[in-house]
Amino acid sequence: MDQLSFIKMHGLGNDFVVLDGRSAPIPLSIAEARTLADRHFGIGCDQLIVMEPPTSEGADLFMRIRNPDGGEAEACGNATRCIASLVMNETGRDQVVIQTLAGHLPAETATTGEVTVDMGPANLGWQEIPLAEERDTLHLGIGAGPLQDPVGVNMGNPHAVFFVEDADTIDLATLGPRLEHDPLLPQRANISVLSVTGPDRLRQRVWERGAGITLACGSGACAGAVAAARRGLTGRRVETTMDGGVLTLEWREDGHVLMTGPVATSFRGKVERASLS
Ligand SMILES: N[C@H](CCC[C@H](N)C(=O)O)C(=O)O
Repeated sequence: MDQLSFIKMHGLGNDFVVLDGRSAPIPLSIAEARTLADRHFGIGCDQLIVMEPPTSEGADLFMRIRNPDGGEAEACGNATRCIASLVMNETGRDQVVIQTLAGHLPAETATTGEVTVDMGPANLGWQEIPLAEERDTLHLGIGAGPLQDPVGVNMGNPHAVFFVEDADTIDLATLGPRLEHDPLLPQRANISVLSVTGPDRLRQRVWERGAGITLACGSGACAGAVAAARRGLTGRRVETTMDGGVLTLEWREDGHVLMTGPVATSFRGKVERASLS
């Protein structure tokens, strides 16, 4: 019987089922991918990650990212840390390069033992977010209830960042999906609510595109750090507390965003391929 080996990993509770398709491709239908990610009928995860051979020089592997709704994502910060850590453990190197649709993302072991990833440049043009029409990306002008007038940032994937007094009081389960599907956002977006809790300290919760509320969102934390700095609310280096823990972000002068945080492997297993369809 055809079995699929998998590794369950997470970054601050943002969890992943990781498949290794580097030596032999793992063709998965959208339905199979959705079943694997389903927390009732499958293994369950926020994103399904498939490791594939790199498609360009200089990368250790290509990381394919699928949300539980079956949609493919261009970036996943927490998974990039997890996969970088996996490759570092395999190779004994403390620097690797993970390729995603967002580009080549260098990663290295931080002094804290955590992993630092260069998530690439924050893209700030209205067509890069992307938006359905020209807008000032610092003030998108959309909203629902207490969430109004976000900042748009693209980290390879689209983000709309809303600033509020207290992120913990927001009904994100209701407002998140409404805003994810706002007509201004043709590729939808990850929806963040952010509060400034101290000098260069942020509290952030995220309704993820195609996934819902997660315990942490790495690319969302990058987008939040850029949005806060652009609005003059913080400097370019912040600590962001998400439900699952703390990420450190730095929006470098060259436009790239560095994200540092922990990685964990939960368990390894096998699943009967036939049971997925
Ligand atoms: N839901 C996201 C992908 C996963 C992002 C998140 N898990 C992260 O750590 O960046 C999207 O569709 O763009």
